[in-house]
Amino acid sequence: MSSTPYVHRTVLLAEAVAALAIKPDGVYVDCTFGRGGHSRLILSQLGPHGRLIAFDKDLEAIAEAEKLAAEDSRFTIVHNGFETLGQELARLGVAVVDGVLMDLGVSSPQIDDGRRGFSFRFDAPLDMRMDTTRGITAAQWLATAEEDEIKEVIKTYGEERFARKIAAAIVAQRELAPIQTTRELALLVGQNVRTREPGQDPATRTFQAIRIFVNRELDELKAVLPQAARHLAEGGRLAIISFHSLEDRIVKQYLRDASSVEKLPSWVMVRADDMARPPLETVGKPVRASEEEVRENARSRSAIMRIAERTAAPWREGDA
Ligand SMILES: C[S@@+](CC[C@H](N)C(=O)[O-])C[C@H]1O[C@@H](n2cnc3c(N)ncnc32)[C@H](O)[C@@H]1O
Repeated sequence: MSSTPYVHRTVLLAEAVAALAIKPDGVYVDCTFGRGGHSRLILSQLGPHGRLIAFDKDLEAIAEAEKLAAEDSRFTIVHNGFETLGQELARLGVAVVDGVLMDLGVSSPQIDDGRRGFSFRFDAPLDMRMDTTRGITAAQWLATAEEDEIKEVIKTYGEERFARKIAAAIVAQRELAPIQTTRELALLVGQNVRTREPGQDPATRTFQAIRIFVNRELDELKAVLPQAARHLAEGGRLAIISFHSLEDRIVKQYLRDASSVEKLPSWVMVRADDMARPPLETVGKPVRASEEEVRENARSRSAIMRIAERTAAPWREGDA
């Protein structure tokens, strides 16, 4: 049961937990608890001495997780951004873990609860923070940011062709009155996006961009990846589910860098064991949702999961 009426349908549930290759006595981290779909399946595969540590920034996710923690002593919830992974593991006295899962982005309850201000489908205060206890809201940012910064955010994180026009309209509008609601922003964007993509609201890209910016989603992803790799035990698994190309590009590039040997000019003769060994090895091909899952849960259509395993190479400062 959830603390709100909104439900999250877990994406790639069996696939992600299988990717972690759970050892009954292992220690695992779920960086994105949400409503606990992945966490519950991990706990069901752990024995009495296993342990699961989960993170979330969202107070409703935390309330749900606290109920689970009260019932199951193997489970610990941390109300913090996952970019604090290393620091939180140190606080909990955990040096190495056997697997780390990330199911990125927003949960369905965050989008479906109109009051959170994530969606142009509802009229609500323009908030968009996953963590409503800190940071600035989308409305506060739009009220003060330079036009150029607004344009860059919408262009980069929304891949929106009309970013310049939208940013200019936002700045012109706020001279008259601050933009305070999702509806006000959606209307303004709609008036400034000329070509419409079939089946997509003209505000989709701008809302995605502002959400990514307000929650520092890509910066936090870049910050957590090396911490996760560093804390994995030999043979430990990393499984990351992304929902858009900007996230997946960061994950793909990180895994490529962390799993390739140092490049030496081809004429240099070296013994294999002289070569610097990479800390990670990718496992299999990227995993996508089955047709059946996509039919039942449209959100899974864009999901892509990448998996990696920690090698026996000792972690060296400067490793990816
Ligand atoms: C897609 S949902 C996860 C759903 C979960 N796997 C489930 O099955 O219920 C993503 C969750 O991660 C949280 N989240 C996103 N970025 C985060 C970050 N940097 N640190 C902590 N939590 C984050 C969001 O608040 C949201 O609850």
